[in-house]
Amino acid sequence: MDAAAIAAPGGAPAKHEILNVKGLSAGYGPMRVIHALDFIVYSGERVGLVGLNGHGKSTLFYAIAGLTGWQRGSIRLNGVEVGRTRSQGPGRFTHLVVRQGLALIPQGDEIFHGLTVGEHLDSGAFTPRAWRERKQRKERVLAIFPPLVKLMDTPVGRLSGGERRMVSIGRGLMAEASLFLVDEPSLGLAPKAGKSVMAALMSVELGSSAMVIAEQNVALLEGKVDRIIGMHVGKLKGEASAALAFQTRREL
Ligand SMILES: Nc1ncnc2c1ncn2[C@@H]1O[C@H](COP(=O)(O)OP(=O)(O)OP(=O)(O)O)[C@@H](O)[C@H]1O
Repeated sequence: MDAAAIAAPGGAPAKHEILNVKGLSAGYGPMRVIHALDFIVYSGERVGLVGLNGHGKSTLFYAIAGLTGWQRGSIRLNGVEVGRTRSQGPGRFTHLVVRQGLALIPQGDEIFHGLTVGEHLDSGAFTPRAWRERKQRKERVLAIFPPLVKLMDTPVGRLSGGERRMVSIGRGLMAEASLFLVDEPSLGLAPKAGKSVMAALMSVELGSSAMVIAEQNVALLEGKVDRIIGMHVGKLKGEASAALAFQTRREL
């Protein structure tokens, strides 16, 4: 692995770049959504990505996963180039990005109503190693989402919205990944369920992996993640705060 490492003080393990995005532009058809964007995420970090509806948070995640209509610029995942210029083929290289360590937990709940909670979690352990370790991985997911313990044999169609969200996030966490991109985990949930899903994400032990959480509501992230980046009209605006969210609203 040739990912750049940063010496940590006091003998703590050095943190290294999990993701290094340089000059990334991406969009759909003639539309450019992401504009020459740079973004670095280090191992062990939980990063919040805030911005209003339609400013390109999901598109950034899709571009990293190779799922946008076109893209150009560099995306290095664990030191390996997974980006470059691509057009007319969303998804054609996504399996390579996933093999390199990406887990994308998309907006909404991509679930099959007839499958049980346990079957969904198993489906997230799709690499041979994750499959071998699926029992321990499931235990870790159930420690993060305890309400799922007694629902393992229940078809997800019978679950509440909050429980379904736990299943879709839990399935993503079953993957053998070093970068977890979580897109608006609280979207569509009642405030209490949204907060508890967010608290669960904060309790995930990242080890040397990293997590980026896209969210419209900066209050759900402030003081809980390692840093917050603002996204505005397809560009990142540096460290963000409630003040930035307010300013972004006024600019619209
Ligand atoms: N598959 C697509 N095809 C064409 N345009 C798209 C597609 N997905 C998103 N867009 C457009 O790209 C722009 C950015 O949308 P995106 O979903 O990335 O924003 P977001 O910040 O994640 O907001 P949201 O909360 O709605 O997900 C919007 O103008 C949107 O309409």
